[in-house]
Amino acid sequence: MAKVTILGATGNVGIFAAHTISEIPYVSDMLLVGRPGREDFLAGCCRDLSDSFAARGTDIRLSYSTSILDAKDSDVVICTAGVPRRPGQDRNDLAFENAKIIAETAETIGRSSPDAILFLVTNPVDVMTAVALKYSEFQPRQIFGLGTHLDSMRLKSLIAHYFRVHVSEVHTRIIGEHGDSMVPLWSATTIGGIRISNLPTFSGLPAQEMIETVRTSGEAIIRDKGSTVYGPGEAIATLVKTILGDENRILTVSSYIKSEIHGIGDVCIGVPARINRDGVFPVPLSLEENEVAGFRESVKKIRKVTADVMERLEEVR
Ligand SMILES: NC(=O)C1=CN([C@@H]2O[C@H](COP(=O)(O)OP(=O)(O)OC[C@H]3O[C@@H](n4cnc5c(N)ncnc54)[C@H](O)[C@@H]3O)[C@@H](O)[C@H]2O)C=CC1
Ligand SMILES: O=C([O-])CC(=O)C(=O)O
Repeated sequence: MAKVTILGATGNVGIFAAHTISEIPYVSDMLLVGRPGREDFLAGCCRDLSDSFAARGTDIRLSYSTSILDAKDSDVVICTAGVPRRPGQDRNDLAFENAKIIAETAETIGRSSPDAILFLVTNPVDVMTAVALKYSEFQPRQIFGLGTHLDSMRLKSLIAHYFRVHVSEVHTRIIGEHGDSMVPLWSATTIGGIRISNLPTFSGLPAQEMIETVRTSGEAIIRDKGSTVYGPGEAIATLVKTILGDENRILTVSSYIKSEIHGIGDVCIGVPARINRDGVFPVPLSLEENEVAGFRESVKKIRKVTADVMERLEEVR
């Protein structure tokens, strides 16, 4: 059985993730961490969630704290702490402000919970994954970000709708930045196990339109309802279940790559990775030429934002 801690639990994504994670059978303890001053809100969240556990028949020890140190002995620590973007902002606009939060958080988790797996949700998530890796001093396998998993799910849903098939029949991946430079892997997209390009209807597929919809999905939801919650919350639970269940699923998350993809590496970015109780292991793979070119561009962009943020962090710390 496992202890899961959620940092930023008073936020929209954090508290919904608490609910989705509570459905995972391996979770025995859940800790909600918020900032000092938010004790009443956290206590209220615990009472409300406990009622939902009672109604569902879930048996989890639930507690809250305003100290990250209480995350000790966690198997998985999920970080949703940080500012979200407002309409009109790019995720990268949040980079420095959130990097300061993540650097401090990762340092504390690195010291107090050395065996945990640290799962970043805070945006820009690829950059935050790199910051967390540096400041926690964890091994790369212990750190990952939500990356392009949610983008891949968004594309999967659009493809299933287009071909009028059940969503479980579609396998697809988007790699690269969780942001504008994301790269769809049509070469790795199958429907019912058949490569999508081998289907006669493929030629009519509005591929560009679909990718544009995925690219702008977060922005559109934020414009309409203030924040994205249900997609990320469910995606977070899938990943936590994959770890705790030692499932060895291959999901597309932000992870440190050495040179696994066409020799490209030394960056944290969305790639397919095998995920189990020991952590996250990027899968070496070869791509089509246009996909490699897109991935290189995405890596270049993330490297630049990451380097700028790291430099600014050095100046203030
Ligand atoms: N990677 C992904 O696919 C997704 C990432 N996100 C990101 O997750 C983060 C949280 O989003 P929401 O829950 O919608 O935001 P929110 O504003 O509802 O919650 C933010 C949480 O962070 C905490 N926080 C803010 N500043 C802090 C600080 N200085 N120190 C410690 N904690 C602090 C708040 O107390 C709150 O608990 C954002 O960065 C957002 O962009 C959100 C959805 C999907
Ligand atoms: O768009 C945002 O800022 C939140 C997010 O990352 C997403 O839902 O993809």
